Amino acid sequence: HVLNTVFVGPEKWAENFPLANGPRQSPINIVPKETQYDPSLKALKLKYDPSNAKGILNNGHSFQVDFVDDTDSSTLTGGPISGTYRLKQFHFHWGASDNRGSEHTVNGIKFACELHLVHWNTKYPSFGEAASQPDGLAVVGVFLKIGAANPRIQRVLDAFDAIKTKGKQASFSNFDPKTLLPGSLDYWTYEGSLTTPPLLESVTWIVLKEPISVSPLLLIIKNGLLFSGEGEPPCCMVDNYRPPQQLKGRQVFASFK
Ligand SMILES: C[C@]12CCc3c(ccc4cc(OS(N)(=O)=O)ccc34)[C@H]1CC[C@@H]2OS(N)(=O)=O
Ligand SMILES: [Zn+2]
Repeated sequence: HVLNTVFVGPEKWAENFPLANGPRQSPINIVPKETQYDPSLKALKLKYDPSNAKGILNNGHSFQVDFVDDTDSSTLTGGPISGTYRLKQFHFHWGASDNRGSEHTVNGIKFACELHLVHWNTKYPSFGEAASQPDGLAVVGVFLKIGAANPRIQRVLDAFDAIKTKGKQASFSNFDPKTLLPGSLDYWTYEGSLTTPPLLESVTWIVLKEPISVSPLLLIIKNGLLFSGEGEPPCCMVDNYRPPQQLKGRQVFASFK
């Protein structure tokens, strides 16, 4: 039920998910001039093992690439977090046209797409358990702007026709998400939440300042995915982003001057 009601409209989520109006909701609009440079923030350390990639799934509100997470072979350490967080999955959010699609915005600017790499804190026994703890998850957000083609993303896009409808999954192996990262790992960080139901307030957000590029081809391909299930009236999977939420007094920190 949760996933079916997900993109009926973010404004309606509060009816079923009271957290929607909570004190640390995501995404937010990032105003660089109002962020605070924190010299104590460490560099991000992302260590991924491509052999941990196991499958790609249309979950009805996006597509996600899932990773084997039973060892510390694909981890996030350093940055604003302490301890070791394991990569569980990555997914994207996008619009119906190039001028929208990202969840976080910078000075009110929307990017065409936003990649989320979801990690969970290994001080908890499992992903699901971590997801209900205030320091349970760390999501690295990467903006995508329309520009040169990105051959590394092509592999992900090529898998789309096998997962056109909600619930469909396909095997997806030997993929290194590090190839999707920009040259600079400068980031903004703040305490937030999942951006889809159940909107749990358990995410340390780490949003990279530098976007990566993706070709307009994504526009055509991504319109190939459907929110709807097989045999249902086809509904194009686009605009699967939540708009920015109120800061409610939170401070956004910058790892760079
Ligand atoms: C799978 C779960 C429900 C949905 C969910 C989860 C974790 C991270 C998520 C990231 C999302 O995207 S975003 N943009 O990064 O916030 C969207 C949904 C997420 C867990 C939380 C409880 C369920 O876990 S469970 N079944 O109990 O093991
Ligand atoms: Zn996301």
